[in-house]
Amino acid sequence: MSAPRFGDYQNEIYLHGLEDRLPPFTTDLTALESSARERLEDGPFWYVAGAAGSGATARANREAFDRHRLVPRMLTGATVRDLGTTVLGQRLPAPVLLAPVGVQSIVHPDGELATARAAAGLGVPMVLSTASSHTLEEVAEASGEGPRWFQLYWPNDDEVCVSILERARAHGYSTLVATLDTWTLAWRPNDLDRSYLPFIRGVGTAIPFSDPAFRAGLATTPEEDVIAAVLRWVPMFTGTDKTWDRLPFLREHWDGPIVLKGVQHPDDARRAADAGMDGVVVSNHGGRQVDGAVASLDVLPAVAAAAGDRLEVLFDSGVRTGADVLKALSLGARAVLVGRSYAYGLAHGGEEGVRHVLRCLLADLDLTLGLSGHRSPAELGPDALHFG
Ligand SMILES: Cc1cc2nc3c(=O)[nH]c(=O)nc-3n(C[C@H](O)[C@H](O)[C@H](O)COP(=O)(O)O)c2cc1C
Ligand SMILES: O=C(O)C(=O)c1ccccc1
Repeated sequence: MSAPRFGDYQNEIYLHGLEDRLPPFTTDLTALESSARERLEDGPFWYVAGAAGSGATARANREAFDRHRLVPRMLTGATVRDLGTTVLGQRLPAPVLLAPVGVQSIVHPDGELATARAAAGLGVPMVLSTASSHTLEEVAEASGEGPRWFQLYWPNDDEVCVSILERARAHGYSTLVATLDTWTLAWRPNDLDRSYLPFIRGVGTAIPFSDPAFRAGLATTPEEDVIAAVLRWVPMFTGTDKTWDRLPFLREHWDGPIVLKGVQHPDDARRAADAGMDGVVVSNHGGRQVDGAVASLDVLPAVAAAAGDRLEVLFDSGVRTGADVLKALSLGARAVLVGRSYAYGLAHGGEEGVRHVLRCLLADLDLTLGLSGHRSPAELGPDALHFG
């Protein structure tokens, strides 16, 4: 088994102290948000940090993590660890992926290109959003040999949908993540109070605007008339009206694994399996869609039980620390996605900022896994947690 590679970031940081060097910004993964607050304008900050309605579900996501506690085991030989895992047949260096986060250029001009470079350098998969500020071809180039997945906001124009899927496959995106929970944006007071929606300003539209099938349906090019192009794209993307009987369409037009994101009910997991899907992301979109929805962590065990060995179960919403990753894995997730955390890293310092956040999270995960007495993610189960 390999050495605890990710945990070495701790030593690196301490050794920098000998040269009076400090980490680029905080290593406290729960303090990134307040630190980003000082760097971003109100609009972009609240767009990222904000949630639906009163924020009850965003808070519930965190409270659920706080309610669960690890029970460390001693003398297990966990000084040597391997965080590696297999997700949908792909070997990953750690059970962590970068969640799709749209319009990343609003927090840093390099946007998704910086994220792609940082992720690729660590071998961590990036899930590129349909609402990217850069084209999927540009992001593929920035990601190089790095693993990349593609998140679909399912356009209600089949030709545009197929064209985008074909481009993604042709550019090395291995896995499709179809997001089901955001067929329209929720009531988001943080954004409404500021009339702030980057999308309608023509940011986050690089993928449709560079798409031949989308452009063919426009009277003027997006370069000539950005408003007209946005007005065509927004209803196409927000007007999606899909039901379970449409899933064969995705299956037909994507020959890699397909994961449904936003599943919270065990019956929906069963339906996903029945429809021939390969996995689900248990997620409430970081509390950005249904305010009052149950914490994502609290539905994970039931969804994992319903999935059985028919579906790979991934998880997101509220993951901030290494311990959070351990808890989600112990409750049935194969891997987790992180959203806001790396977006704050991007806001702090582009590629270097994302790399710092990822290295902090992976080091924290590695150290907490070992100190809890486990050598690999595969060893985690309900036993690792305290109940009652
Ligand atoms: C600023 C922002 C933009 C997002 N954009 C997308 C998106 O384009 N597609 C998508 O499926 N999910 C999107 N999400 C949701 C994330 O993929 C993920 O579900 C969520 O951020 C996880 O919660 P966390 O932020 O607490 O880690 C977005 C989240 C944020 C914070
Ligand atoms: O803001 C979001 O949560 C989101 O998913 C999204 C939707 C449209 C464009 C960009 C991001």
